[in-house]
Amino acid sequence: MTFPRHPFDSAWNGDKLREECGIFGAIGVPDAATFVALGLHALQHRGQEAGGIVSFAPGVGFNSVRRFGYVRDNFTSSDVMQQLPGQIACGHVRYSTSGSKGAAIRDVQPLFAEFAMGGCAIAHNGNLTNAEQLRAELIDRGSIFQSSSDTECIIHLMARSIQRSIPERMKDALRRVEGAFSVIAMTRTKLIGVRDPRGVRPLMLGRLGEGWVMASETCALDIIGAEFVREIAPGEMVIATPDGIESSFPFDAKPKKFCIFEHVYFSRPDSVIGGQSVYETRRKIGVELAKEAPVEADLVCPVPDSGTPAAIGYSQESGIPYAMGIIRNQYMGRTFIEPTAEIRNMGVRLKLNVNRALIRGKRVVLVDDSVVRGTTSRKIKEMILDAGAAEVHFRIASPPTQWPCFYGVDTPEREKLLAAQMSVEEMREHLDVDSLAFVSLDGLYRAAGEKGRAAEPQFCDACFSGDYPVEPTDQIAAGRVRLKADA
Ligand SMILES: O=P(O)(O)OC[C@H]1O[C@H](OP(=O)(O)OP(=O)(O)O)[C@H](O)[C@@H]1O
Ligand SMILES: NC(=O)CC[C@H](N)C(=O)O
Ligand code: SF4
Ligand SMILES: [Mg+2]
Repeated sequence: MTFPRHPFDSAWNGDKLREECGIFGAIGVPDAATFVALGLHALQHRGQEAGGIVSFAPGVGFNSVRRFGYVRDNFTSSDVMQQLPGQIACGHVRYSTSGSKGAAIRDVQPLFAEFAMGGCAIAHNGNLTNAEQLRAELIDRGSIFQSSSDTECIIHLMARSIQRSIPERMKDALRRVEGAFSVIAMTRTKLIGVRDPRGVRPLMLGRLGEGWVMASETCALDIIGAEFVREIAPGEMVIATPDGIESSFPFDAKPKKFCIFEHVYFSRPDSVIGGQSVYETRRKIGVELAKEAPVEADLVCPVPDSGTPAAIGYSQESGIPYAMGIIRNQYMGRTFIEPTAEIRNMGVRLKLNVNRALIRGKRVVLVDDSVVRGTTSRKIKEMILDAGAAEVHFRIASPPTQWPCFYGVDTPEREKLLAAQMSVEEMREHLDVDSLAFVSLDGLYRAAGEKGRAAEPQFCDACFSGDYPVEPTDQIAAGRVRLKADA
C-alpha cells in the first residue's frame, strides 16, 4: 500500500515537541507495583516510548521490568505483575532526551544500582545539562557506565559519595548535577522524592490508605483514589516510610522556574499545578487570545486534544460559537510513530479528520496550543479548506516556539522550529491562512495567574524567550547551540 507523500514532512512526528517523562512511586501499600502501573497509565501522555517498574519485597529482593511501549500493553498481565511483588515500588514512562534517543532498553528507567548499604532504583523526569561533562569525568575516574542516559550520572556520583546512607549520597550527587530533575527513588525501606532547586518539573505527594505515593501529576493520584497532600517544593527532598515523611532542602536556593509549557501542553488538563487547574489555565489562555487577537468568524474549533480548553475560552470571550470542526480518532496515541516515512506522512489524517458537514461555507477560527514545525497547522488548514471553509484563522495558545528545550523535552533543533525561521507574517504566508496570531508572553503569564511577565519571570519560558535559567553547559561545550546573545 502506498500513501501520497506530503511535501512538508520528512519525519514530522520524529521532529515534534515530544513530551517528557512521567514518574510514580508508592510505599506502604499492598501490591505497590499495581498502583504504580495504574499511576503510570495516567501519566502515559508524558512518555510513550517505554516504561519500567522496580519493586522490592523482603525475602525476594528487588525486581525490575522494563519494556518498550505502552503501560497498558506491558503492565496489565498477572504474569508480569507477579514478578513485581512488595509494598514499595516506583516506575517511569519515558521520552528520551539524552543518550541513544529511545533505541536502547538499557536506557529505560527506573535505573537500578546496588550500593554497600543496599539497592536503589531511580526514576528521573527532566534533563541534566552537564551530563556529558560529568560522564567524561566519571569515566576518567573509573566508572563503568551501563547506559547512555544522563540519569546514570546520578548513580555514579552516588557511588563516589562517602556518605553513609542512600538519601545522603543522593543529596551529594544531585548537588553536582545541573539542569532539571524531578526524581522518585526507592530503597528497601524508603521512597524518596526530590526536585531541582528551580522546580522545573512537577512532583506531587499523595496519601493512599496507610501508604504514601509520589507522582508527576495529580491525575495519577486520582486514578488510584489517592488523596493529594501537597506539591514537593522546588529544592525539597521528601523521604517517605510507612512511619511518616521527612523533609529537607539540600540545595542552595534558586529562583523558581517551573516550566510554563506544562500549563500549555504537557500536563493533563485534569491535573492541578501550583493550586490551579491546568484546564482552567488553558481556558484562560483562550480568553487572553480572544482579547489580544479578535476576528470576525462563524465558528471556533479546537485542534484536538490539547487545543480544546483554549478554544472554549476563545469562544466564551468572543461570543463566537464553539464547535467540533475537527474530530480525533480516539484510538491513536498522542504522537503517532510508525516505521516508514510513507505512513508517518499520513499522520494527521490518521489522527484528525474534518467534520465536513459543519465546516462548509464557514469562517473558522482554529485554536491549537502550539506550533512547533507547523506541520499540524499546515495539514489541518488544507483539510479544512478542502472541506469548503470560507476562511481559516489560526489562533495559537502559546507564543511562537523559537528556542529548543534542554530541560526534559525532546525539541527539534532550532533550525526546524518554524518560529525560529520566520516572522508571524511569514508563518501566516507559509501556512497560507487568512490570519495567524499567537498569545503574548504577558497574556500567557496572566492566564497562569501572574500579573504579566516580570523582569524576573516566575516560570521557565526559555522556548519562547530564549532566556535559559540554567546554561546548557554540554550544548555550549559541544558548539551545538547558539544562544540569544549570539543570535
Ligand atoms: O507544529 P507541529 O510540529 O505540527 O507541532 C504542534 C502540534 O503538536 C502537538 O500536537 P500532538 O498531535 O503531538 O498532540 P495532541 O494530540 O496532544 O495535541 C501540539 O498540540 C500541536 O498540535
Ligand atoms: N523526558 C525526560 O524526562 C527524560 C529523562 C531522562 N533525561 C532520559 O532521557 O531518559
Ligand atoms: S524551555 Fe520551554 S519546555 Fe523547556 S522547561 Fe523551559 S518552558 Fe518548559
Ligand atoms: Mg496538538
